Amino acid sequence: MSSENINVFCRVRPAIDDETIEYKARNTNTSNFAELEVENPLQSMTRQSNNAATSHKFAFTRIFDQDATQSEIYEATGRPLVESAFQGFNATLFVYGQTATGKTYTVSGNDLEVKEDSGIISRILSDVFNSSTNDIELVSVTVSYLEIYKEVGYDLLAEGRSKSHPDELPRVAPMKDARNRLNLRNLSVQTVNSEEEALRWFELGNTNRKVAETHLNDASSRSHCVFSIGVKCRHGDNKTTLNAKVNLVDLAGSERVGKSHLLKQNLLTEARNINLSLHHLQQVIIALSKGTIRHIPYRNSLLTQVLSDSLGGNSRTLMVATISAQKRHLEESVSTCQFAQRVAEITNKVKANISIDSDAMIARLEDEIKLLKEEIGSKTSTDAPAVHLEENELDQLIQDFLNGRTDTLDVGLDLDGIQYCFRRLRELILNKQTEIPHPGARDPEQKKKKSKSC
Ligand SMILES: Nc1ncnc2c1ncn2[C@@H]1O[C@H](COP(=O)(O)OP(=O)(O)OP(=O)(O)O)[C@@H](O)[C@H]1O
Repeated sequence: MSSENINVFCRVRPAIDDETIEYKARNTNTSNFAELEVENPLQSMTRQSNNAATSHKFAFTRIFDQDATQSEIYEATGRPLVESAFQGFNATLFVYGQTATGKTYTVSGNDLEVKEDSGIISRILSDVFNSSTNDIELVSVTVSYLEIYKEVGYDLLAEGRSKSHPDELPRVAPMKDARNRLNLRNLSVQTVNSEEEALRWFELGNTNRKVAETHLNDASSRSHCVFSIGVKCRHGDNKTTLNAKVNLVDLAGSERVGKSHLLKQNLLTEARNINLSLHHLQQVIIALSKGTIRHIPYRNSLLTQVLSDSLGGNSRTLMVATISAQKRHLEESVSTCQFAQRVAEITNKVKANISIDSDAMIARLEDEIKLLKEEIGSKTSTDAPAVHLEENELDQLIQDFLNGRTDTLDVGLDLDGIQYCFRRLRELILNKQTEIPHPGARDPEQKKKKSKSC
């Protein structure tokens, strides 16, 4: 398991329609990270006093300016996630920013027909189906598409057909299983066999999202959407299977209710609900970024429950903050960047999801036991000095062997070490286990025997 910070990127939307670029988000490169310097044009406009900030500086992993292409964004953000998924790491990419700053454009693209315009999701699907190598075989791919609107989850891929009203979409409810893992009841998970099939599901989900938009006062732009891709692949030796889930999250616009154009009462309630989820998201991020708070309030909203593994859990996560270059939006752009700085402080603990085919593993363990027996029989006093390892180190060695990181346990161990490995392997075979149950802690019976013999 390793600790990794969340990488934060920033994308500045180009001018659209009759807009002009009113301020520059300058990319001041340093050796380790990019620094976005947003000059403050409000100062001259409002004749603020001398102590008003003239610029705001924010550090990002990388900044994409107005001219960045969809392909450039993908290479820096989406492609590494596919590579991670093929190594068994869960991955999440989420976009955060004010309405109309290009969140949906970045994640979903404009038009699947126009290749240059396609977003991260369709490019990931294409890569997943075209990345198998001689060493790695793709076993299965699944997709699901969740929409969260006013704290209620909806299945956008329900029954494989488009809906004419959002009420026809099944509601998705969060449940915890016996091992305290989140299950989303009613969220359909579709197995897909080709890129084309996966794209058809993605399009169906987008159509259902648009239906909701039409019926719920443009709700989709104020809902959160999570498209998930499950990737299962096998390494060439057939003994290890890697499972990963990639979440692509398009969050609702982050502008504050007071500043939004949502005037009608129901739209205000809607905005409050959306902001409530984003508020809970912020609370989670603040708690995680402090690093000292024990209780992380994931349970306060469906959105934070769904993102719990992505924030502070077992997932390689990155965020794209989207901003506009319009003077009237500067305040929102600054607030988006400030949010991103908090996110960058979060550390996730990632580990590959490796499962081992138990029959193949038992055969491998039996081979290894034979080898160890031979090793014990052939030990002579003239051998080279043997390697002595403590029990916890031996357990680590065995676990590496189980995970395929080490080919053999025959690393020149001393007799105690060989006998310990020998016993551990027998226990694993007996219990049909592919993980060391209590690293460094042998079962009490064995401990007793050892102390007697001493
Ligand atoms: N980099 C870009 N190049 C060209 N057009 C863009 C770009 N980014 C956004 N647009 C266009 O700007 C408009 C708003 O973008 P989009 O819908 O992606 O914003 P959004 O942040 O998802 O908004 P909302 O929060 O309302 O969902 C769309 O017409 C989109 O096609």
